Amino acid sequence: MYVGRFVVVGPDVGAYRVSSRSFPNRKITTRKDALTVGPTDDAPETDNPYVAYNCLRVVETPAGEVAAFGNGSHVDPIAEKLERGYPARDALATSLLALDYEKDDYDTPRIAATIGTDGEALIATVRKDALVVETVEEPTLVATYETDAPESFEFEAASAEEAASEAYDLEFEHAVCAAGVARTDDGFETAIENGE
Ligand SMILES: NC(=O)c1ncn([C@@H]2O[C@H](COP(=O)(O)O)[C@@H](O)[C@H]2O)c1NC=O
Repeated sequence: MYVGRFVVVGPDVGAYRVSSRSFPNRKITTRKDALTVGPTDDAPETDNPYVAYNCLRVVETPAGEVAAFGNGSHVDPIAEKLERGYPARDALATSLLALDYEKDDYDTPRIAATIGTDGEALIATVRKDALVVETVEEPTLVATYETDAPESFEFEAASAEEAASEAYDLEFEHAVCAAGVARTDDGFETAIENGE
């Protein structure tokens, strides 16, 4: 099954995977305080505005560190609002509503998740027909296609590295790359899986 991009979160570990039929020549790199999805050296040029972006940021907020991740440019305003003290629910809802679903051929939804130092985790999506922001108590997945509402999902990873590789290895078609994040006693750790 092809579900496109997806996030899994809950509640101490999370992952974001890029699956792509149209733009497979991409990888995740670490840039400053963010993990960034971008083209590989051999990728054809594109003017599609939705295929290169910061997919994961860990930010310092008045309530401690929070990790925010998702499938597009909304990750930046979510992170910036968290830094300024917005509750995660409000940072997700306002950023997703402001940018809305992607104006491409598929009306691709924007998806995102946050993990807080206090153990609070949220998952969110904005589609053409809905804005959904939920707190999660167990691993939960939302994808751009097919599973486009948050669903409980079996996800065993206990570290960032395990989360990136488990997400990358899931059976959903056209895996390209994945990022993992986990809350530890020393703050958040992140990991990248770019495949072969
Ligand atoms: N975030 C991404 O990595 C990403 N990759 C592709 N898209 C959008 O989704 C459309 C479909 O892509 P695909 O056929 O690879 O699933 C693309 O034309 C593009 O507008 C993306 N936008 C949202 O998921």
